[in-house]
Amino acid sequence: MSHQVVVHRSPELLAAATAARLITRLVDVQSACGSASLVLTGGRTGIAVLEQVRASAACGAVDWSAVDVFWGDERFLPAGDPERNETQARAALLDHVPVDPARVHPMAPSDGDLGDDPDAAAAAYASLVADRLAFDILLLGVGEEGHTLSVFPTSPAVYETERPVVAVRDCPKPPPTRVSLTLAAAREATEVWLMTTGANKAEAVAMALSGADEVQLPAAGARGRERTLWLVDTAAAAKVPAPPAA
Ligand SMILES: O=C1O[C@H](COP(=O)(O)O)[C@@H](O)[C@H](O)[C@H]1O
Repeated sequence: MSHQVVVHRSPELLAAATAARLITRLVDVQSACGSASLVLTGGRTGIAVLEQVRASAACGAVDWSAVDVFWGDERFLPAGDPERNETQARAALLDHVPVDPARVHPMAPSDGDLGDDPDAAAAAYASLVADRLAFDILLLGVGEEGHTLSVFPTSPAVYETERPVVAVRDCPKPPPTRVSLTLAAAREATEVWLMTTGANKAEAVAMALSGADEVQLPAAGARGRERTLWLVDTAAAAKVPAPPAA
C-alpha cells in the first residue's frame, strides 16, 4: 500500500490541520462503530497536535468518553514526570476533555505497582493490547535519525517480531529506558499517521519514503493496514523527490 504524503507550510499549520483531521476521523469512526481507539505519541509535533485538538471549536464533536486511549511508547520514568509522554498528553488534551478514565491506558511508570522493571511494564502492556492491536488511529512521531515509537535504528527492538510491546534500553535519545510497541504491532493498526516537522527531519523523511531498510531507519517500517499518512511541514519534506509530472 502506498504512502500518502501531506505537506503543510509550517509546523503550526500542520498541528492545526492534523488536529482537524483527527477530530474528523474520530467522529467518523464513532459514527460507524460507536467508539474509537487512538494511540498517542510523544514528541514535539504529537503534543502540539493534541494542544490544537483541545483548542479546536470542533473538539466537542468527539464523544471522548467513547475513545480508548493508548500510547505507542513511553519514557520509563516515575508517574507524573514531565518527560513522560503520558504526562504531556494529559496536560495538552486528556485533562481537558471528558475521557472515561477506565478507557485511558498509560504504560506503567517506573514507580508503580510493577516496580522499577521495564520488562514487567512491557509485558503488562502487551497483555493489555494483545487483542486490541487493530487500533483505529496510531499517531507516530519521527526522530532525526529515523526512530519512531521508541524503536531506534539497529536497536534490538527493531528486530522484534513476536512480542507487541518491548522494553527498550540504551536509547540514544534521553531518557535511555523506555517501553514501546514494536513495528510489527504498529502494522496491525488500521491507520498510521506519521507526523514530523523541521529541516533536521528532512533526511529521515526522504529515506523512509524511498523505502529505506527499517533496521537502519525504523520509521520506514511503520505502516497501517488500510492507510499510511505522512504529515510533514515544508522543511521536513524538503528532500522528498517531487513526483514525476503527469
Ligand atoms: O522521544 C520521542 O521522540 C519521538 C519524536 O519526537 P519529536 O520531538 O522529534 O517529534 C516521538 O515520536 C516518541 O514518541 C518520543 O518518545
